[in-house]
Amino acid sequence: MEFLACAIALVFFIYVLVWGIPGGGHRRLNLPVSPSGSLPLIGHLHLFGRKPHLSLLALSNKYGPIFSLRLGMVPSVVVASAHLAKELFKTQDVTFSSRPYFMPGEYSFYNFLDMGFAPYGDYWKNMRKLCATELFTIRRIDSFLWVRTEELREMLSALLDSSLDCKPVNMRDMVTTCLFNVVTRILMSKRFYTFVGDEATMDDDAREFKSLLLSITDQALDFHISEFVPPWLRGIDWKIPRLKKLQAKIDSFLQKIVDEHKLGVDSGKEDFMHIMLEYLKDEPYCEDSVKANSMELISGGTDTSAAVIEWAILELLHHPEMLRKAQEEMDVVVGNSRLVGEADIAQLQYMQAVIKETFRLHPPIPLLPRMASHDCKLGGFDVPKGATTFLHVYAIGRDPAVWDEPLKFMPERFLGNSLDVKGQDYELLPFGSGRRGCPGMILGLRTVQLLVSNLIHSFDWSFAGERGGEAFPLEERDTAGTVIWTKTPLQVVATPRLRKEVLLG
Ligand code: HEM
Repeated sequence: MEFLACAIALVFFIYVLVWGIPGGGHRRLNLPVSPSGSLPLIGHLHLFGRKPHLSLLALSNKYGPIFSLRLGMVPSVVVASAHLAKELFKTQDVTFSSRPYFMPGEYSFYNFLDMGFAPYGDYWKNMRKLCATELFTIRRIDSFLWVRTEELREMLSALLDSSLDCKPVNMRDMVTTCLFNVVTRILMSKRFYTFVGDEATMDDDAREFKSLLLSITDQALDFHISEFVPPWLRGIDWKIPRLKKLQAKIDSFLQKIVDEHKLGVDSGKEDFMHIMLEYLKDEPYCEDSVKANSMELISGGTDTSAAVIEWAILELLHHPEMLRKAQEEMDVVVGNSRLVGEADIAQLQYMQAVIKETFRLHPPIPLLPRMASHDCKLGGFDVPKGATTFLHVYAIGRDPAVWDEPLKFMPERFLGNSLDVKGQDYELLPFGSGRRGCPGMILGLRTVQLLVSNLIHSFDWSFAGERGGEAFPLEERDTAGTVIWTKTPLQVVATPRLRKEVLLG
């Protein structure tokens, strides 16, 4: 505590010495309006609360679609309109193609070798080329259809087991297990979870890996003072040693898997790790890059998809007439003698509308952080070099100027028009857009569509517990600005709609 007080006092002293009195900078710039209440040293950080996207939504309702904040010592701009999103991601895409400093990027992700927080430059461009030409091509994604189908069947079989004695199922655990297996099999030909009956189990090695990944995520979500001070002051962050220790543990785990791949264990399997090792083999950063991006692909490919699937099922349970409509569509298009396949999705217009509507109201990542690489203008205002820009995807999805009855779950709004989530329609950006948009979008979307449609085609659902729907309100869990989960994991009871032989294949 004493150390913390000294550190803060020291930072403040240096800040005043170098930057002058807080709030006194950038006087000549035409910055967007700034909310009152900026405090010395921490600026507007205290306004963030436990759900930063909601605090910033409230501020944008008050101050308009663009406003500036000071986060610690970092100037920041929040953008919350489709019109400005287009300017940010299309007209000025290159200017805003870097990310703000993210401390775990330095200490957990091999000094910014992960794609997500790598600065815009040659390294990042090389990695995105690898994604576009090797990892996320349609051919490659198609080639892993068998993995998605196998894992789907495993999950449906576990759900069938639970349904036999009406046992409640934790939907979040079930879906996360399935997605984790899909991603780790595609990435490194490893299957960490096995279902025994309706329970997911894992061996000790797998348990250690999962708990290390969770610790990394927890650390990433934590507050890091180094993200709110000038670069030369970052060393004061007292969390650095803890992150370094954690990183050493996860490194030895990942290195083992990399070594196995290099020795040709599992050879013949064209998983992402093999492809990355081959593509980067002449680069000095090859193995570190493979390890950093493996961690990122696992977390990027699991939680985002799991969160949106859970929200979709929760919304449908709150709107049973919509659940029935989606099931009827599947009965007509697919029938009841087989599962829904990826090839059916194009014909399932209502189901697609349900998923788009879920992405609109519950985008898994509500705030997209970018950084201005030079002084520029946005919406006619000045944005200084180095300023963090947050695109408020969540606020845009609920903007009454764009959407009729924005808070109502209405999949019908997507029927009969071409509005989509793929980054071309700036009012709906769950995957971001532009150079820095999500490279895993097609894989993520296909997996979400496959899982949601099969969950509702294969089973009828009801809330577990005597209080029915009351027990699971449409509320969000506290978040540090990353993935938005439902407040409590959804507990449901499944009743099969399809015959056992169809579900088990
Ligand atoms: C429903 C599923 C998913 C959602 C909603 C989602 C959403 C996003 C968003 C919003 C971004 C930031 C985009 C921006 O700044 O414009 C992003 C970046 C990223 N996503 Fe996804 N994602 C999903 C699935 C996946 C999957 C399956 C993978 C890979 C296995 C993946 C890998 C990544 C990576 C590596 C980045 C960083 C890209 C960069 O900064 O260059 N995502 N994702």
